[in-house]
Amino acid sequence: MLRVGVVGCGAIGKEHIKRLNNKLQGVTVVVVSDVFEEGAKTAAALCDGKVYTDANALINDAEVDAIVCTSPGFAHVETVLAAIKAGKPVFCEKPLATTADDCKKIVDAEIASGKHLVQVGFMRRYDKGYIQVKEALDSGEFGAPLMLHCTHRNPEVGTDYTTPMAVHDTAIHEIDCLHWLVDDEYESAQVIMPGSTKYTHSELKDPQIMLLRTKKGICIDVEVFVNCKFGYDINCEVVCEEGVVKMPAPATPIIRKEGRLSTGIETSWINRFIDSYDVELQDWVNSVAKGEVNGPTAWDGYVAAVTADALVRAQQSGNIEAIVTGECPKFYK
Ligand SMILES: NC(=O)c1ccc[n+]([C@@H]2O[C@H](COP(=O)([O-])OP(=O)(O)OC[C@H]3O[C@@H](n4cnc5c(N)ncnc54)[C@H](O)[C@@H]3O)[C@@H](O)[C@H]2O)c1
Ligand SMILES: O[C@H]1[C@H](O)[C@@H](O)[C@H](O)[C@@H](O)[C@H]1O
Repeated sequence: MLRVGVVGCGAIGKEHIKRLNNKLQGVTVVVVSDVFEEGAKTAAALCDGKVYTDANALINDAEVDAIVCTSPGFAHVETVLAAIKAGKPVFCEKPLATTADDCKKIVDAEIASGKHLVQVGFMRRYDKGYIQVKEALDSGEFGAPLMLHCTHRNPEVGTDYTTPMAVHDTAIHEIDCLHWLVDDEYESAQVIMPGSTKYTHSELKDPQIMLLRTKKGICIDVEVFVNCKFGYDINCEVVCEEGVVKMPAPATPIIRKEGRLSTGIETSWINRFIDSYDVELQDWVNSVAKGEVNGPTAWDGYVAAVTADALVRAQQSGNIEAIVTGECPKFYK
């Protein structure tokens, strides 16, 4: 039985504690920590776990075999580096860190440790819809992918959410999964800002159109609209030489009522990707037992952060910005 300590007991921390303890096999949460003690206590009640306010105490607790890091992005680097230092596997929610420099520190520390310890929570690689699109593209039946049209819409975000967060908190999911989907690397980034919705504030331009070009010349557009009001709406359509492959949305009943034909749209990430989180974390638990990392690595987290940095520069400059990640180290191949 893998004994896990969870650092950060907010929205997704509590969701992961419940799935690790009640749904998944071969794992139990024994300790939780949060800088906010009351939050940690509430989460501990979900798993009958021990409580810390100091993440380092949790990481170095002899009863903890592995760590799940679900604190805010800015706090990830410290926890992940401490877990590597303790020689313990760590599943870190996205983003791995909020800057490429911090991600590089993690990559360097993991390589120096000689052990594969870090997995990043890019759960879309485990999503049934994205996997179906990938299988279709990999079959070769549709020819080469030429363009991707994507949307990432949230119903609303908090008032502390700012323009760069549209990249490193939200579009980071597309940044990771789209180049994986088409098996290519990014070359450049650009951001176009339409007029903003009345539902935003002075520190957040919303919506934004993010453009990515890959080394093979595939052009990707991602509409990020985090106060769209109507739902949690994730779409991805790949235009190929010989057809178009569109990701299916999870099915909901089709209703005929009062002269209207309608179907539901998810309103929260919790439900939209609920199965992906289950599959992702079960795969992590299984691979940790074998001393492996099966899912997205620290290098994937670093590549995403370099791309995110280029998009943030593009938000500010209005120009096309280069994306340069360098060669993937042998350790991750
Ligand atoms: N994969 C996904 O779809 C997905 C969905 C939601 C959130 N996330 C990611 O999960 C992380 C947490 O997001 P959330 O929505 O649960 O945030 P949240 O604000 O609800 O929770 C964060 C918690 O961490 C605590 N905290 C802050 N600093 C800490 C520190 N240094 N050590 C320990 N705890 C600390 C806060 O008190 C809070 O309880 C973020 O990185 C976010 O991007 C991923
Ligand atoms: O924009 C949100 C994304 O749609 C979710 O999937 C989470 O990653 C959340 O943290 C982001 O704020």
